[in-house]
Amino acid sequence: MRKKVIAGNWKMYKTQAEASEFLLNFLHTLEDTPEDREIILCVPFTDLGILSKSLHGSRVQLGAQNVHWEEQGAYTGEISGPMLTEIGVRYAIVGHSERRQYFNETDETVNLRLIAAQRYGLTPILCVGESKQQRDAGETESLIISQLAKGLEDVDQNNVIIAYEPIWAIGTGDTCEAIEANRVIGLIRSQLTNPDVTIQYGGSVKPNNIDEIMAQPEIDGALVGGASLEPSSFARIVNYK
Ligand SMILES: O=C[C@H](O)COP(=O)(O)O
Repeated sequence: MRKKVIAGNWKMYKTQAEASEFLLNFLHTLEDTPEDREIILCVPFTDLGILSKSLHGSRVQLGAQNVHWEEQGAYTGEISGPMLTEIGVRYAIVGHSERRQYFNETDETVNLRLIAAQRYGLTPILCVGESKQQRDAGETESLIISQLAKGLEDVDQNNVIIAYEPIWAIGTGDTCEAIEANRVIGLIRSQLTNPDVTIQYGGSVKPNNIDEIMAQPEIDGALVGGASLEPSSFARIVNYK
């Protein structure tokens, strides 16, 4: 059975004080959350230490927003797998469109990061998705197939999550129709050797659309940006019906 996974991606938001305040208002909302779902918070590097302590014993797992492919070295601004696992991090987002767009991340570096994440005991969350221009040009399917083929080369599909994030839906309020997200995620699944990989949808997921998204048969979870920053909205998403 495929795991349901709701992950918050805080991007470059929240100081340690703000992160602690979030938890104060969030953790108690999980008392009645069904056991069938996993909850992850992918937070800025500076928040990982304090959250690792505060989340100990809770059902929320910790994720980073990137991971380098080397164990250590002269890579200013990067972080390695062992540095993350040492403090209790279990997941790492890899290949988010903001990394691809602003930091020159390519399918090749994404692939290296995925392999390294697994090597050092992390479960990577691989992000794929098309821009508006690519969608309008009818390139959605070919782009995603190519991102998957290159990104997943030599990657163990028993330890990976995939997030379909159409770039035009990220942070815009312009959610991809649930039925269309389901279709693309079905296409993603058809490209995998392991049909049980958890595949999330991401892009303007909000309290008012999460139920419809999670009702789709191919969609196993959500990668949530803006709506994960506020305890009550993230709680509503995690407690989807
Ligand atoms: O990683 C999360 C996605 O980029 C979605 O962000 P958003 O929910 O703010 O649209």
